[in-house]
This record gives sequence, C-alpha cells and structure tokens, in this order.
Amino acid sequence: MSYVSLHHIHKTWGNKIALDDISFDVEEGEFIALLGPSGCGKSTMLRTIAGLESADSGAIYFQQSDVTALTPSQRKLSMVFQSYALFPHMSVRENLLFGLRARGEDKRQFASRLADVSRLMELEPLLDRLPSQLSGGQQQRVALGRAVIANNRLCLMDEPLSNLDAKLRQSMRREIRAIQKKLGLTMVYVTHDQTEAMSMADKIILLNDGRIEQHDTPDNLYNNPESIFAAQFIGAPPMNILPLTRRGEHHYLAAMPVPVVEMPGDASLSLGLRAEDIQLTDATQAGLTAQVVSHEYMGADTLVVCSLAGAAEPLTVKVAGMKRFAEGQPVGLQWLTSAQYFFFTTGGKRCYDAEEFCMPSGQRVAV
Ligand SMILES: Nc1ncnc2c1ncn2[C@@H]1O[C@H](COP(=O)(O)OP(=O)(O)OP(=O)(O)O)[C@@H](O)[C@H]1O
Repeated sequence: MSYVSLHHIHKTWGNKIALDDISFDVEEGEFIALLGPSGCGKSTMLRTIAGLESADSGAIYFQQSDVTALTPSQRKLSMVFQSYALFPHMSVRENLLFGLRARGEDKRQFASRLADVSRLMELEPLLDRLPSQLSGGQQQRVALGRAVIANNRLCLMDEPLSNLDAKLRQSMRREIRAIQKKLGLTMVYVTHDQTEAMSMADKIILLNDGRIEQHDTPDNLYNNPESIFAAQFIGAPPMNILPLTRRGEHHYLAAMPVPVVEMPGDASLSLGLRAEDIQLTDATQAGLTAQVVSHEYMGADTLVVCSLAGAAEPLTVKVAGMKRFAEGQPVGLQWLTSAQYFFFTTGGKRCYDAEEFCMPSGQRVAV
C-alpha cells in the first residue's frame, strides 16, 4: 500500500520552476532516494512533503488521506537535516526528549523510550554530553535518534551524511538502512551522491531540473537507463556517449567502416557504452586504431581515456588492476553488441528501436 502519494505537484520560485508536475508513490516501509544534481529540486520536494513549503498546485496524500493543507506537525513525520539541528545548550538526553516534551507526550514513557533509542543508536555513554562534546558522527546519531524516538512511521532525511568523512559516511549508510529496515520506517532520503542512493535505496527517483527523469530500482537505473542524463548520472565513470554519423539508414561510429546500426528514419543517434564493457585489444590486430590519451590508476582498476580516429569525443575504458600506458600508444577496442545502448542525440531519450535494429545480440564489435 502506498504510504506517501504525490499527485501533479507544481512549485515555482519566482520565474524558476522548481517542481514540474511531480507524481509518485512511496510504498509503506520503502526506502526512496531523491537523487540529482545541485538545484534539481530535491530539497524543495522533501520540504513540500514535510509541509515546510506549500505547492502551487497538486496534492499530497499520506495513507490515502489528503495532507496538502496540513502543517508539518499535523503530518506526523520525522525529519533529519544535514545540519543536525541539535540544541547546543541541551544534553544529548534533553535533545532526544525535546520533541516528546514539546508535543506534551506521556512523561511516564520517556524513560523507556529514551532507553530503547539510546541502545539502538549506541548513545548510552553519551547521554549527559553537550553536542559540542560529540564527534560529527555522534551528533548525527543523536539527530537520527531524535527522529526515531518520535515513533513516526515516515522519516524524511535531507543529505544527512554530507558533513561526515568518507569512511564514517559508509558506516552510517549501513546503520541508517539497518534501522530503517528494523523499524519498518518509510523513508524519503535526499542525496546528490549516487553511491549513497544506489547502496541504500529500494527505489531511486532521479530528478533533472524539476522533473522526474527516471523512477526505478538501483539495478535498473544502472542497467536500463532511459536517457543520456540517467546513463551519465549513474555509474563512475559516466557512460561513454558517442554521437554517430548517419548516412541514409546507416549510423557509423567515427571512421569505422561498418555501420553500428541500421535504422530507418531521420533521427540522429548516439551510442552509449559503459567503460567496463569495453576491452582493450592488440592494436596490430585492430582494423581501426584508438590512441591512449591518458590513464588513471584507481586501485582496483585503471581508467584509460582513448581517442578513436575520426571521433569527436574521447572514450573511457576500465581495465582491471594497475596497467601502464604511454601517451599516444595505439590500442584496439572491442565490445559486445549486447553492451550497446542507443539514445536519440536530440532530447537524449533511449532509442529502444535502434537496439532492435543493430547487429545480433552478443556479437563482438571490434575497432
Ligand atoms: N527559497 C527559495 N527561493 C528562491 N528560489 C529557491 C528557493 N529554494 C530553492 N530555490 C531554487 O529552486 C531550485 C531547486 O532548489 P533545491 O534546493 O530544491 O535543489 P536541490 O536539488 O536540493 O539542490 P542542492 O543539492 O544544491 O541542495 C533551485 O534553482 C533553487 O535556486
């Protein structure tokens, strides 16, 4: 059953359309990540769900009841911000209990709820400290504890880990996901970090300039991007996008003598290839050559940037382990037709027809 439902939400700031006809459902107990580049509307969307901003039009439902006109406190949800928003003069204990006191909840339950949450969040030894006496990770745990102690079924988080270092972020990702699952919370989580979204969420809503680009599972976003934007936003390095040259029905990649795809119509196409789907081969065996422009050692693998004769754009190849290349070194390239994606160059939408029309799946394409 859907817990949160947005119906045609539209929101502008002056001339700027921040949310453009946004509709989606979040199932009960589901973890949804709102992902996208800076300024795409993630925070505006979260704050509109929370009731901190009001939409110009559209409606929001929680468990089938219309909450569009309700205040944030009437919506019964918890929110965790990037800034933690802890009261600096209050101890951890008082910070945790603040919301319960403010709402005039039953004092007889405070001790047991505090004990449960401080055990869950491993805050027991820290209850008497002030926020200034805590590390960033501990402060974040207090902020999460405050969200959990409220016993709300819906939790909204706005970039809660962005002030933490990379290692702590990784462990907090696991902690938040474990707590969300354990308590069965419905979660809407804003991030601009694709790794965070991919590793934590059941579904990702990828936003681009106020519109939903794709609403999908992490797996599908990676393996079945519906647009160039999704293909390049998800995955590191971004998918190679190589504009093809059309002659009649034939679409050619750079100076390759055989067309990559034959498709009727007058659309211009671009070829998408993930760096890990391209293999480097012996240049002397290759029909056309590519040249190494640069290489970057990443630890587990090496990213090799190559330029293909006749192509405007370089392409990146990921090879396992540490490999060294000389600048200008010739290499051959190959990939399977099943690794190819096609997009309309104009508008960037995926062109599934081209995938139907290209060479039989699994055939090797060599340069
Ligand atoms: N209070 C405001 N007044 C005017 N414009 C605003 C306001 N809040 C947001 N905007 C604009 O709305 C657009 C969406 O902003 P929003 O903060 O929702 O994006 P975001 O995806 O959360 O960005 P970031 O990742 O940088 O926080 C941006 O163009 C922003 O400048």
